Amino acid sequence: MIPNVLTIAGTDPSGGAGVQADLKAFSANGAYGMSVLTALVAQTTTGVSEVHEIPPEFVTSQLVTLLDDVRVDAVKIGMLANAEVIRAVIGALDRYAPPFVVLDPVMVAKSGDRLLAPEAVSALRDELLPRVDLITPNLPEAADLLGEAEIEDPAGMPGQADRLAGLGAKHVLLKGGHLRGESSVDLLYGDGISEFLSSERVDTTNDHGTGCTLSAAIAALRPQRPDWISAVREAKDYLTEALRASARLDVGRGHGPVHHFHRWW
Ligand SMILES: Nc1ncnc2c1ncn2[C@@H]1O[C@H](COP(=O)(O)OP(=O)(O)OP(=O)(O)O)[C@@H](O)[C@H]1O
Ligand SMILES: Cc1ncc(CO)c(N)n1
Repeated sequence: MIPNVLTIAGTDPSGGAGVQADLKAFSANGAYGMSVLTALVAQTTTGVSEVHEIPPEFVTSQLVTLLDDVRVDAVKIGMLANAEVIRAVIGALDRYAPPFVVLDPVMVAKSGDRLLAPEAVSALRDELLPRVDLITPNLPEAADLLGEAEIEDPAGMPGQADRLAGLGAKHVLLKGGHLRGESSVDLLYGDGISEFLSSERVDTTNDHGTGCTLSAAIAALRPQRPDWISAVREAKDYLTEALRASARLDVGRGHGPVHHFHRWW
């Protein structure tokens, strides 16, 4: 059976990040994709020009309307914009208890624009994080959640992942994409697992939406795989191939998107 996978996130008209990237990654990884919008974002490969936040009551309305009808096998949560939207999402998670929940704690776009109000970080950390199965922070997000300095060496990753797990997420995928070096190293941690996942660093500036793509591919694959480690490994391989395939795209003048190729077509 094809899994039904939901993204709760903001938009990107250029199709590289947010809901648009998530839906492409769901399809490419064998899932049926659905979306609930938290914010309309005027953005492209060069940055964000405006954010229109969806009223929290309407986020709830979208979630209840959908979840009263459709069985959801996994959820990916991306941009949440503010604390009221975070609480609307928590309300739906508590009511419908989807089997797998992946949280990409989106805070700042690659362009440096904020996608989560600074005062909402504590709601995300204290109220939402304990309810998710996997959190996928990059290094700046991990530092922000822990109130620590950003680490600059992979040797510091297990300690930070352990402290993030201490905040309540069952698993942590700490992404080292912001570190320089020959390879791009992430750490999957929690529930008895501590495994570095390394992939060849692709020499490209088409890295808009890499975090969205990875977390969405994990959510799509998890219901189809026996455990987190297999889903995460395969999603990372998919992302590396999508980064390579981005060489075939000509989209925008800034950080271009990755290309969501379909493996089975
Ligand atoms: N040039 C690259 N080559 C290979 N893998 C990469 C490259 N850049 C990032 N990655 C991988 O992409 C994933 C996302 O990492 P990153 O830390 O850049 O996320 P992010 O900052 O949340 O992304 P974004 O904000 O653009 O969505 C990680 O698995 C990371 O290792
Ligand atoms: C809507 C949205 N979510 C996440 C990101 C992170 O890159 C982005 N740029 N836009």
